[in-house]
Amino acid sequence: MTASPSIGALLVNLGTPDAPEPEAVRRYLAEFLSDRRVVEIPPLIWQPILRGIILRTRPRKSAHAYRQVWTEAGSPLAAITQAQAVALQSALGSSVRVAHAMRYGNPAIGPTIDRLIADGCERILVAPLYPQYSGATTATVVDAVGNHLKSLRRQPALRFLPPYPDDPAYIAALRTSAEAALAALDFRPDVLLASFHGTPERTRELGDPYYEQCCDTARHLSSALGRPVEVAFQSRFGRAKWLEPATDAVLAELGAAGKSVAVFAPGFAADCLETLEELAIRGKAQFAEAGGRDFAYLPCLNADTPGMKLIETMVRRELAGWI
Ligand SMILES: C=CC1=C(C)c2cc3[nH]c(cc4nc(cc5[nH]c(cc1n2)c(C)c5CCC(=O)O)C(CCC(=O)O)=C4C)c(C)c3C=C
Ligand SMILES: [Fe+2]
Ligand SMILES: [Fe+2]
Repeated sequence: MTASPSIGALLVNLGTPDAPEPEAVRRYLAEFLSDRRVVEIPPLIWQPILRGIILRTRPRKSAHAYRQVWTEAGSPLAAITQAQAVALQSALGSSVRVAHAMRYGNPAIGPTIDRLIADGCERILVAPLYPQYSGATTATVVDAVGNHLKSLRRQPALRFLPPYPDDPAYIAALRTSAEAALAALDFRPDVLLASFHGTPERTRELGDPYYEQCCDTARHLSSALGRPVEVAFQSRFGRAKWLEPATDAVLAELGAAGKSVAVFAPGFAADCLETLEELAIRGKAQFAEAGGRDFAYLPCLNADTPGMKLIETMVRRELAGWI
């Protein structure tokens, strides 16, 4: 019998509904949009808007969008994150127990940490799979882990994977993946468009480094690819001003100008609703409606070879001294 490993590695992504149905989407959005790091409006003002308007209208619309990308293995984000954990486990072997969790929805962070501890893990590396730091993503993972550890009498030792916007291993993975996808196209795109998830402009003004880190990633990738990479921000939510330029507006402009485009989403470790529906389906339609012809969506790193090499490299680096 082999002893259980005392080291755990926990991959974390944002989360997704359990089913592409309004009720499941409602549960997921209620948890996600009640996080004060995600919506920074005082709860006394925000909760009535969330409960009275958003959770009555958005779940049906979002469920429709989720249905267009749902797979036999479930939500793409859930299926890909699980595949990343399985691939990492086989790369690291039995010295590390690998698990995955979602910040919102299932599998939740707390019970997954409990399971790692029950399996003998006394040291856990938590890896939020967000290349660029934002309070709305990276920090909420740390909050959730900390909140769960508050309930434990005997806590494991913890490490966190830092954000990796300009990590040479990340840039190399993006380059390899983009070059392979571009080589398979039957046209040479005039424009490479890196679309990052947006955040309210105010979070940048308050000191969130997300915007600068997105631009930094694009700059490094541009020099690795030897050609310009344009930056845009997608998924605007609510009425406040968000980071600009907006991806949908840029795609419409490019379509109207007769440019061909390859759009990709380097800020997402896994394809999800925001990439597969918002970019590959809706973005393509917006581009075509504006008069554009040649459009390609290039997939995220996912559990493919360059993406897994990146995750393994970063996880091994952070585990140094533990394994
Ligand atoms: C205030 C609203 C939102 C902020 C701020 C925000 C930041 C943010 N989100 C991601 C990554 C993902 N977001 C996803 C879905 C999603 N995001 C919001 C809102 C905000 N995101 C909503 C309402 C939704 C749900 C879908 C919808 O109803 O439109 C996802 C995909 C989830 C999936 O199930 O596939 C990801 C991933 C980042 C990286 C980020 C800030 C940097
Ligand atoms: Fe989001
Ligand atoms: Fe979206």
